[in-house]
Amino acid sequence: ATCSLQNTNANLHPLWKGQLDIPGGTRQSPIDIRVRDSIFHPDLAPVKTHYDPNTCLHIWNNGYAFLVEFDDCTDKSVVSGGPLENPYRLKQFHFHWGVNNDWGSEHTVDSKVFPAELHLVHWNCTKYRTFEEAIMEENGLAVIGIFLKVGRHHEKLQKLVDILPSVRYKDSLTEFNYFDPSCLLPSCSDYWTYAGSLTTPPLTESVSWIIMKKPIEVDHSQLAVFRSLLYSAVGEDEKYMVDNFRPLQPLMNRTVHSSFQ
Ligand SMILES: COc1ccc(/C(C)=C/C(=O)O)cc1
Ligand SMILES: [Zn+2]
Repeated sequence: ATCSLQNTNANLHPLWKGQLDIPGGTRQSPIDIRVRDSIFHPDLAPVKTHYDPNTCLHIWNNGYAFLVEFDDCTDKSVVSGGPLENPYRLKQFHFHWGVNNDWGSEHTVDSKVFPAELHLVHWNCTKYRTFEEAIMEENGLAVIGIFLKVGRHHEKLQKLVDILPSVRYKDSLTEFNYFDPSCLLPSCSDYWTYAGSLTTPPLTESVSWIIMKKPIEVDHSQLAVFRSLLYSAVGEDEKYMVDNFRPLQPLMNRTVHSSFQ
């Protein structure tokens, strides 16, 4: 019952109107991170990313967000360390954002919401053969979440912002290469980590979440370009791609661990 109470957000994106509660879901995402309830784990190693900019393939609008996808046939772009028992390959990254700067992130920190959130999605290439298989399995995915706040212009993000008009419509795709997403990581390595799920269907409980404590800064005009994208395809009634975040889910029987005191 609490789960459905959490989801009475009338203007939910139709994508998951039907699948708000996963029957028996016990580790759903996103959550509110209550800092004082998180437990410091001194043996949590730093998260190590190694991304090869040549693995960047293209960017496309899947009708929910824009995805920057990577060649995941080798271990050239991986995340390891932190809570992860082995390396996970980078598959794609995407963002969630609001219609204005007052909201947009999926996770919150002591109920503080950010204007946007970046997700770097990786899959466990040691245990599973493909990304599609991994998303259905426990420990299948590792997603690094990074909060965005409005501030200084983000130089490196601009290359991505400049290409967004070419993926304005659902199902549009454009080549996008030589991009290293480590330029989107905050300089501080502190993070929280917890066991959760995808935040869009199939909402499977396969994600080791790594949420960076510090946000990165982007400027207002860069976020405004995100909001110029459309959920709709060419020829359909234009619906602006905004508020593409899932409502908060109950923590239930979970603990959030922190890499810092
Ligand atoms: C193959 O279908 C997929 C559906 C969703 C996703 C992700 C990565 C969802 C999310 O970011 O919450 C991946 C594959
Ligand atoms: Zn996401």
